[in-house]
Amino acid sequence: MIRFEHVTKRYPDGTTAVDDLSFEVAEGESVTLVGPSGCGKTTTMKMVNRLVEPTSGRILVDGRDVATTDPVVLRRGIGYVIQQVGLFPHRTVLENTATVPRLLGTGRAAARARAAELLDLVGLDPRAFGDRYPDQLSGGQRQRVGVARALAADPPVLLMDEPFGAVDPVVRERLQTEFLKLQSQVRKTVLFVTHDLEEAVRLGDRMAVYGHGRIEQFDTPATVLGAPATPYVADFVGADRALRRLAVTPVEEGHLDHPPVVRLDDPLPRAGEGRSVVLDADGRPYGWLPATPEKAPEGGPATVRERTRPMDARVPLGGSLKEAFSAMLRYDAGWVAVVDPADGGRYAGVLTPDRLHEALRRSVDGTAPR
Ligand SMILES: Nc1ncnc2c1ncn2[C@@H]1O[C@H](COP(=O)(O)OP(=O)(O)OP(=O)(O)O)[C@@H](O)[C@H]1O
Repeated sequence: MIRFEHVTKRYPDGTTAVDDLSFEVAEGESVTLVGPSGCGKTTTMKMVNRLVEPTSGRILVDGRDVATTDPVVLRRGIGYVIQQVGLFPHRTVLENTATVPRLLGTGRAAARARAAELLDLVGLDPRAFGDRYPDQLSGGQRQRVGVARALAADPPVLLMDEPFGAVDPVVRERLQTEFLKLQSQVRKTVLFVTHDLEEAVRLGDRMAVYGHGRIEQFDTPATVLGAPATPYVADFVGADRALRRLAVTPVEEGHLDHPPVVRLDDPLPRAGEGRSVVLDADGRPYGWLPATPEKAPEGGPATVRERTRPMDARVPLGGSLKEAFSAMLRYDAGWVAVVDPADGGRYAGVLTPDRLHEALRRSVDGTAPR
Protein backbone atom coordinates (compact mmCIF):
# COMPACT_ATOMS: atom_id res chain seq x y z
CA MET A 1 0.00 0.00 0.00
CA ILE A 2 1.25 3.48 -0.85
CA ARG A 3 -0.21 6.50 0.86
CA PHE A 4 0.45 10.18 0.17
CA GLU A 5 -0.53 12.59 2.96
CA HIS A 6 -0.50 16.29 2.06
CA VAL A 7 2.72 15.98 0.12
CA THR A 8 4.28 19.11 -1.37
CA LYS A 9 7.53 19.36 -3.31
CA ARG A 10 9.15 22.68 -4.00
CA TYR A 11 12.48 22.55 -5.84
CA PRO A 12 15.23 24.95 -4.69
CA ASP A 13 14.59 27.25 -7.67
CA GLY A 14 11.07 27.83 -6.37
CA THR A 15 9.21 25.49 -8.77
CA THR A 16 6.31 23.83 -7.00
CA ALA A 17 6.24 20.45 -8.72
CA VAL A 18 3.62 18.88 -6.49
CA ASP A 19 1.17 20.72 -4.27
CA ASP A 20 -0.58 19.15 -1.27
CA LEU A 21 -1.06 15.72 -2.78
CA SER A 22 -3.11 13.11 -0.91
CA PHE A 23 -4.09 9.72 -2.32
CA GLU A 24 -3.73 6.03 -1.71
CA VAL A 25 -2.83 3.02 -3.83
CA ALA A 26 -4.34 -0.11 -2.31
CA GLU A 27 -2.39 -3.35 -2.02
CA GLY A 28 -2.36 -5.15 -5.35
CA GLU A 29 -3.86 -2.15 -7.14
CA SER A 30 -2.45 -0.52 -10.23
CA VAL A 31 -2.79 3.27 -10.35
CA THR A 32 -1.77 5.26 -13.40
CA LEU A 33 -0.67 8.89 -13.18
CA VAL A 34 -1.41 10.77 -16.36
CA GLY A 35 -1.12 14.39 -17.37
CA PRO A 36 0.79 16.80 -19.59
CA SER A 37 4.55 17.19 -19.49
CA GLY A 38 5.90 18.92 -16.39
CA CYS A 39 2.81 18.42 -14.24
CA GLY A 40 4.67 16.58 -11.47
CA LYS A 41 4.15 12.89 -12.23
CA THR A 42 7.80 11.87 -12.08
CA THR A 43 8.40 13.95 -8.98
CA THR A 44 5.47 12.13 -7.32
CA MET A 45 6.98 8.79 -8.16
CA LYS A 46 10.53 9.62 -7.16
CA MET A 47 9.41 10.69 -3.71
CA VAL A 48 8.21 7.12 -3.05
CA ASN A 49 11.69 5.63 -3.32
CA ARG A 50 13.37 8.79 -2.00
CA LEU A 51 15.15 9.84 -5.17
CA VAL A 52 13.44 13.13 -4.34
CA GLU A 53 12.58 14.28 -0.80
CA PRO A 54 9.25 16.05 -0.20
CA THR A 55 9.27 19.58 1.19
CA SER A 56 6.36 18.71 3.46
CA GLY A 57 3.87 15.91 4.06
CA ARG A 58 4.36 12.17 4.51
CA ILE A 59 4.52 9.13 2.27
CA LEU A 60 3.82 5.71 3.73
CA VAL A 61 4.70 2.41 2.06
CA ASP A 62 3.00 -0.51 3.76
CA GLY A 63 2.35 1.70 6.76
CA ARG A 64 5.96 2.85 7.17
CA ASP A 65 7.00 6.44 6.71
CA VAL A 66 9.58 6.38 3.91
CA ALA A 67 11.38 9.39 5.45
CA THR A 68 12.48 7.23 8.37
CA THR A 69 13.36 4.17 6.28
CA ASP A 70 16.95 3.67 5.11
CA PRO A 71 16.84 4.46 1.37
CA VAL A 72 18.83 1.34 0.48
CA VAL A 73 16.47 -0.92 2.39
CA LEU A 74 13.49 1.01 1.04
CA ARG A 75 14.59 0.61 -2.59
CA ARG A 76 15.09 -3.11 -2.21
CA GLY A 77 11.40 -3.46 -1.50
CA ILE A 78 10.40 -1.32 -4.47
CA GLY A 79 10.88 -2.33 -8.09
CA TYR A 80 11.67 0.63 -10.33
CA VAL A 81 11.29 0.59 -14.10
CA ILE A 82 12.14 3.63 -16.19
CA GLN A 83 12.14 4.46 -19.87
CA GLN A 84 15.91 4.32 -20.24
CA VAL A 85 16.08 0.89 -18.73
CA GLY A 86 19.65 1.28 -17.49
CA LEU A 87 20.75 -2.32 -18.03
CA PHE A 88 24.41 -3.06 -17.35
CA PRO A 89 25.92 -3.17 -20.85
CA HIS A 90 28.66 -5.66 -20.02
CA ARG A 91 26.40 -8.15 -18.35
CA THR A 92 24.19 -10.65 -20.14
CA VAL A 93 20.42 -10.49 -19.95
CA LEU A 94 20.40 -13.31 -17.41
CA GLU A 95 23.08 -11.64 -15.28
CA ASN A 96 21.26 -8.31 -15.44
CA THR A 97 18.07 -9.95 -14.22
CA ALA A 98 19.87 -11.84 -11.46
CA THR A 99 21.68 -8.75 -10.13
CA VAL A 100 19.33 -7.85 -7.31
CA PRO A 101 18.82 -11.36 -5.91
CA ARG A 102 22.62 -11.73 -5.93
CA LEU A 103 22.95 -8.46 -3.99
CA LEU A 104 20.38 -9.77 -1.55
CA GLY A 105 22.57 -12.82 -0.93
CA THR A 106 20.87 -15.43 -3.11
CA GLY A 107 23.35 -18.04 -4.37
CA ARG A 108 24.48 -17.81 -7.99
CA ALA A 109 22.63 -20.88 -9.28
CA ALA A 110 19.38 -20.04 -7.50
CA ALA A 111 19.55 -16.41 -8.66
CA ARG A 112 20.07 -17.48 -12.26
CA ALA A 113 17.24 -20.00 -12.07
CA ARG A 114 14.94 -17.30 -10.71
CA ALA A 115 16.11 -14.87 -13.41
CA ALA A 116 15.28 -17.44 -16.09
CA GLU A 117 11.79 -17.85 -14.62
CA LEU A 118 11.24 -14.09 -14.65
CA LEU A 119 12.40 -13.74 -18.24
CA ASP A 120 9.87 -16.38 -19.15
CA LEU A 121 7.21 -14.49 -17.22
CA VAL A 122 7.79 -11.30 -19.22
CA GLY A 123 7.72 -13.23 -22.47
CA LEU A 124 11.42 -13.65 -23.24
CA ASP A 125 12.71 -17.18 -23.74
CA PRO A 126 15.73 -17.40 -21.42
CA ARG A 127 17.40 -19.94 -23.72
CA ALA A 128 17.20 -17.59 -26.67
CA PHE A 129 17.91 -14.32 -24.89
CA GLY A 130 19.62 -15.12 -21.58
CA ASP A 131 23.15 -15.00 -22.93
CA ARG A 132 22.74 -11.91 -25.08
CA TYR A 133 24.00 -8.48 -24.13
CA PRO A 134 21.62 -5.51 -23.92
CA ASP A 135 22.82 -4.02 -27.21
CA GLN A 136 21.78 -7.25 -28.94
CA LEU A 137 18.12 -6.65 -28.03
CA SER A 138 15.34 -4.56 -29.52
CA GLY A 139 13.94 -1.65 -27.52
CA GLY A 140 10.87 -3.66 -26.54
CA GLN A 141 12.97 -6.61 -25.43
CA ARG A 142 15.14 -4.33 -23.31
CA GLN A 143 12.01 -2.98 -21.62
CA ARG A 144 10.96 -6.53 -20.82
CA VAL A 145 14.33 -7.22 -19.23
CA GLY A 146 13.86 -4.01 -17.23
CA VAL A 147 10.52 -5.31 -15.94
CA ALA A 148 11.98 -8.76 -15.17
CA ARG A 149 14.84 -7.15 -13.28
CA ALA A 150 12.47 -4.97 -11.27
CA LEU A 151 10.49 -8.08 -10.29
CA ALA A 152 13.56 -10.10 -9.38
CA ALA A 153 13.58 -9.21 -5.70
CA ASP A 154 9.82 -9.90 -5.60
CA PRO A 155 9.07 -6.40 -4.31
CA PRO A 156 5.51 -5.75 -3.19
CA VAL A 157 5.61 -2.30 -4.79
CA LEU A 158 6.45 -1.42 -8.38
CA LEU A 159 7.13 2.09 -9.68
CA MET A 160 7.02 2.41 -13.45
CA ASP A 161 7.93 5.71 -15.08
CA GLU A 162 6.96 5.77 -18.77
CA PRO A 163 8.38 2.25 -19.06
CA PHE A 164 7.00 1.75 -22.57
CA GLY A 165 7.53 5.30 -23.76
CA ALA A 166 10.47 4.61 -26.06
CA VAL A 167 8.98 1.86 -28.22
CA ASP A 168 6.73 2.01 -31.27
CA PRO A 169 2.95 1.78 -30.85
CA VAL A 170 2.67 -1.88 -31.87
CA VAL A 171 5.34 -3.06 -29.43
CA ARG A 172 3.90 -0.75 -26.84
CA GLU A 173 0.52 -2.37 -27.09
CA ARG A 174 2.09 -5.79 -26.80
CA LEU A 175 4.02 -4.73 -23.69
CA GLN A 176 0.82 -3.35 -22.19
CA THR A 177 -0.95 -6.66 -22.80
CA GLU A 178 2.00 -8.44 -21.23
CA PHE A 179 1.86 -6.09 -18.25
CA LEU A 180 -1.86 -6.80 -17.69
CA LYS A 181 -1.27 -10.53 -17.87
CA LEU A 182 1.69 -10.29 -15.52
CA GLN A 183 -0.19 -8.09 -13.08
CA SER A 184 -3.10 -10.55 -12.99
CA GLN A 185 -0.59 -13.18 -11.86
CA VAL A 186 1.67 -11.28 -9.46
CA ARG A 187 -0.66 -8.53 -8.16
CA LYS A 188 1.87 -5.90 -7.20
CA THR A 189 1.00 -2.48 -5.85
CA VAL A 190 1.81 -0.39 -8.90
CA LEU A 191 2.26 3.31 -9.53
CA PHE A 192 2.58 3.85 -13.28
CA VAL A 193 3.45 7.20 -14.86
CA THR A 194 2.46 7.88 -18.44
CA HIS A 195 1.48 10.84 -20.56
CA ASP A 196 -0.56 8.57 -22.82
CA LEU A 197 -4.25 8.60 -21.99
CA GLU A 198 -4.97 5.26 -23.70
CA GLU A 199 -2.25 3.62 -21.65
CA ALA A 200 -3.52 5.16 -18.41
CA VAL A 201 -7.05 3.97 -19.15
CA ARG A 202 -5.95 0.51 -20.12
CA LEU A 203 -3.51 -0.24 -17.32
CA GLY A 204 -5.00 1.52 -14.32
CA ASP A 205 -7.51 0.03 -11.89
CA ARG A 206 -7.76 3.69 -11.02
CA MET A 207 -6.12 6.68 -12.63
CA ALA A 208 -4.99 10.08 -11.37
CA VAL A 209 -5.37 12.90 -13.87
CA TYR A 210 -2.82 15.60 -13.09
CA GLY A 211 -3.19 19.27 -13.65
CA HIS A 212 -0.18 21.35 -12.69
CA GLY A 213 1.14 19.87 -9.46
CA ARG A 214 -2.35 18.70 -8.46
CA ILE A 215 -4.63 15.77 -9.03
CA GLU A 216 -7.76 16.94 -10.79
CA GLN A 217 -9.51 13.57 -10.61
CA PHE A 218 -8.68 10.23 -9.06
CA ASP A 219 -11.08 7.45 -10.01
CA THR A 220 -11.65 4.41 -12.19
CA PRO A 221 -11.02 4.96 -15.90
CA ALA A 222 -14.72 4.37 -16.63
CA THR A 223 -15.71 7.16 -14.25
CA VAL A 224 -13.02 9.58 -15.41
CA LEU A 225 -14.16 9.09 -19.01
CA GLY A 226 -17.86 8.97 -18.20
CA ALA A 227 -18.00 11.79 -15.69
CA PRO A 228 -14.97 14.09 -15.83
CA ALA A 229 -14.80 15.98 -12.53
CA THR A 230 -13.66 19.33 -13.94
CA PRO A 231 -13.59 21.12 -17.29
CA TYR A 232 -9.82 20.55 -17.28
CA VAL A 233 -10.30 16.77 -17.11
CA ALA A 234 -13.05 16.87 -19.75
CA ASP A 235 -10.67 18.73 -22.01
CA PHE A 236 -7.79 16.39 -21.25
CA VAL A 237 -9.74 13.20 -21.94
CA GLY A 238 -11.02 14.78 -25.14
CA ALA A 239 -14.12 14.88 -27.24
CA ASP A 240 -13.92 11.19 -28.09
CA ARG A 241 -13.89 10.14 -24.45
CA ALA A 242 -17.21 8.41 -25.01
CA LEU A 243 -15.59 6.10 -27.54
CA ARG A 244 -12.63 5.46 -25.26
CA ARG A 245 -15.09 4.52 -22.58
CA LEU A 246 -16.30 1.55 -24.59
CA ALA A 247 -12.93 -0.05 -23.96
CA VAL A 248 -13.50 0.04 -20.21
CA THR A 249 -17.22 -0.70 -20.04
CA PRO A 250 -17.69 -4.40 -19.37
CA VAL A 251 -20.27 -6.68 -20.94
CA GLU A 252 -22.65 -7.57 -18.11
CA GLU A 253 -25.50 -10.04 -17.53
CA GLY A 254 -27.98 -7.20 -17.85
CA HIS A 255 -26.94 -6.57 -21.46
CA LEU A 256 -27.72 -10.08 -22.62
CA ASP A 257 -30.58 -11.56 -24.56
CA HIS A 258 -31.69 -15.16 -24.12
CA PRO A 259 -33.05 -16.67 -27.31
CA PRO A 260 -34.23 -20.32 -27.29
CA VAL A 261 -31.46 -22.82 -26.74
CA VAL A 262 -31.09 -26.29 -28.19
CA ARG A 263 -28.50 -28.98 -27.61
CA LEU A 264 -26.40 -30.36 -30.40
CA ASP A 265 -27.99 -33.79 -30.16
CA ASP A 266 -31.57 -32.65 -29.68
CA PRO A 267 -34.14 -33.36 -32.38
CA LEU A 268 -34.86 -30.45 -34.71
CA PRO A 269 -37.27 -27.89 -33.23
CA ARG A 270 -40.86 -27.95 -34.44
CA ALA A 271 -41.74 -26.30 -37.72
CA GLY A 272 -42.02 -22.52 -37.47
CA GLU A 273 -39.67 -22.15 -34.46
CA GLY A 274 -37.39 -19.10 -34.61
CA ARG A 275 -33.61 -18.97 -34.49
CA SER A 276 -31.90 -20.63 -31.58
CA VAL A 277 -28.48 -20.99 -29.99
CA VAL A 278 -26.87 -24.41 -30.13
CA LEU A 279 -24.84 -25.62 -27.17
CA ASP A 280 -22.47 -28.56 -27.01
CA ALA A 281 -22.62 -31.25 -24.34
CA ASP A 282 -20.59 -29.07 -21.94
CA GLY A 283 -22.93 -26.10 -22.27
CA ARG A 284 -20.55 -24.09 -24.45
CA PRO A 285 -21.83 -22.27 -27.53
CA TYR A 286 -21.46 -24.40 -30.63
CA GLY A 287 -23.33 -22.38 -33.22
CA TRP A 288 -26.77 -21.14 -34.16
CA LEU A 289 -29.74 -22.78 -35.76
CA PRO A 290 -31.78 -20.90 -38.37
CA ALA A 291 -35.55 -20.79 -37.96
CA THR A 292 -37.17 -24.11 -38.73
CA PRO A 293 -39.13 -23.82 -42.00
CA GLU A 294 -42.87 -24.50 -41.91
CA LYS A 295 -42.40 -27.22 -44.45
CA ALA A 296 -39.12 -29.09 -44.29
CA PRO A 297 -37.66 -29.50 -47.81
CA GLU A 298 -37.35 -33.06 -49.02
CA GLY A 299 -33.96 -34.54 -48.18
CA GLY A 300 -32.89 -31.45 -46.18
CA PRO A 301 -30.78 -31.72 -43.04
CA ALA A 302 -32.61 -33.70 -40.41
CA THR A 303 -30.66 -33.04 -37.24
CA VAL A 304 -29.60 -30.02 -35.21
CA ARG A 305 -25.99 -30.95 -35.78
CA GLU A 306 -26.41 -30.86 -39.56
CA ARG A 307 -28.28 -27.58 -39.65
CA THR A 308 -26.10 -25.66 -37.17
CA ARG A 309 -24.14 -22.71 -38.50
CA PRO A 310 -20.98 -21.47 -36.87
CA MET A 311 -21.11 -18.63 -34.35
CA ASP A 312 -17.60 -17.24 -34.32
CA ALA A 313 -18.28 -13.88 -32.69
CA ARG A 314 -17.68 -14.50 -29.02
CA VAL A 315 -16.73 -12.44 -25.98
CA PRO A 316 -16.38 -13.24 -22.29
CA LEU A 317 -18.61 -11.70 -19.66
CA GLY A 318 -16.53 -8.82 -18.30
CA GLY A 319 -14.93 -8.29 -21.72
CA SER A 320 -15.39 -4.78 -23.07
CA LEU A 321 -18.21 -3.41 -25.18
CA LYS A 322 -15.54 -2.37 -27.64
CA GLU A 323 -14.47 -5.99 -27.98
CA ALA A 324 -18.08 -7.08 -28.47
CA PHE A 325 -18.73 -4.38 -31.05
CA SER A 326 -15.62 -5.21 -33.02
CA ALA A 327 -16.45 -8.96 -32.91
CA MET A 328 -19.90 -8.19 -34.31
CA LEU A 329 -18.39 -6.15 -37.12
CA ARG A 330 -15.57 -8.56 -37.85
CA TYR A 331 -17.80 -11.59 -38.21
CA ASP A 332 -20.72 -9.64 -39.60
CA ALA A 333 -22.67 -11.47 -36.95
CA GLY A 334 -26.28 -11.13 -35.91
CA TRP A 335 -25.43 -12.44 -32.47
CA VAL A 336 -22.31 -12.29 -30.37
CA ALA A 337 -22.18 -15.27 -28.02
CA VAL A 338 -21.23 -14.32 -24.48
CA VAL A 339 -19.49 -16.92 -22.34
CA ASP A 340 -18.75 -16.96 -18.64
CA PRO A 341 -15.04 -17.43 -17.96
CA ALA A 342 -15.80 -18.01 -14.28
CA ASP A 343 -17.94 -20.99 -15.30
CA GLY A 344 -15.58 -22.84 -17.61
CA GLY A 345 -16.54 -20.78 -20.67
CA ARG A 346 -20.21 -21.85 -20.57
CA TYR A 347 -22.78 -19.96 -22.55
CA ALA A 348 -24.31 -16.98 -20.74
CA GLY A 349 -26.45 -15.33 -23.41
CA VAL A 350 -26.10 -13.35 -26.62
CA LEU A 351 -25.64 -9.74 -27.51
CA THR A 352 -28.03 -8.82 -30.29
CA PRO A 353 -27.41 -5.70 -32.37
CA ASP A 354 -30.27 -4.02 -30.47
CA ARG A 355 -28.95 -4.89 -27.03
CA LEU A 356 -25.42 -3.96 -28.00
CA HIS A 357 -26.63 -0.67 -29.41
CA GLU A 358 -28.49 0.07 -26.19
CA ALA A 359 -25.43 -0.78 -24.08
CA LEU A 360 -23.17 1.34 -26.27
CA ARG A 361 -25.56 4.26 -26.08
CA ARG A 362 -25.80 4.04 -22.30
CA SER A 363 -22.04 3.82 -22.00
CA VAL A 364 -21.55 6.80 -24.27
CA ASP A 365 -24.15 8.83 -22.36
CA GLY A 366 -22.31 7.99 -19.18
CA THR A 367 -25.37 6.33 -17.70
CA ALA A 368 -24.16 2.73 -17.94
CA PRO A 369 -24.59 0.86 -14.65
CA ARG A 370 -21.26 0.59 -12.82
N1 LIG B 1 15.51 18.98 -10.06
C1 LIG B 1 14.61 19.90 -10.39
N2 LIG B 1 14.82 21.21 -10.12
C2 LIG B 1 13.90 22.14 -10.42
N3 LIG B 1 12.72 21.88 -11.01
C3 LIG B 1 12.46 20.60 -11.31
C4 LIG B 1 13.38 19.55 -11.02
N4 LIG B 1 12.84 18.38 -11.44
C5 LIG B 1 11.65 18.70 -11.96
N5 LIG B 1 11.41 20.01 -11.88
C6 LIG B 1 10.20 20.75 -12.32
O1 LIG B 1 9.10 20.24 -11.59
C7 LIG B 1 7.94 20.18 -12.44
C8 LIG B 1 7.43 18.75 -12.46
O2 LIG B 1 8.37 17.91 -13.09
P1 LIG B 1 8.15 16.35 -13.27
O3 LIG B 1 9.37 15.77 -13.89
O4 LIG B 1 7.70 15.78 -12.00
O5 LIG B 1 6.96 16.34 -14.33
P2 LIG B 1 6.35 15.18 -15.20
O6 LIG B 1 4.89 15.33 -15.08
O7 LIG B 1 6.93 13.89 -14.84
O8 LIG B 1 6.79 15.60 -16.66
P3 LIG B 1 7.19 14.71 -17.94
O9 LIG B 1 5.93 14.04 -18.39
O10 LIG B 1 7.67 15.74 -18.90
O11 LIG B 1 8.25 13.77 -17.49
C9 LIG B 1 8.39 20.68 -13.80
O12 LIG B 1 8.04 22.04 -13.88
C10 LIG B 1 9.90 20.52 -13.78
O13 LIG B 1 10.53 21.46 -14.60
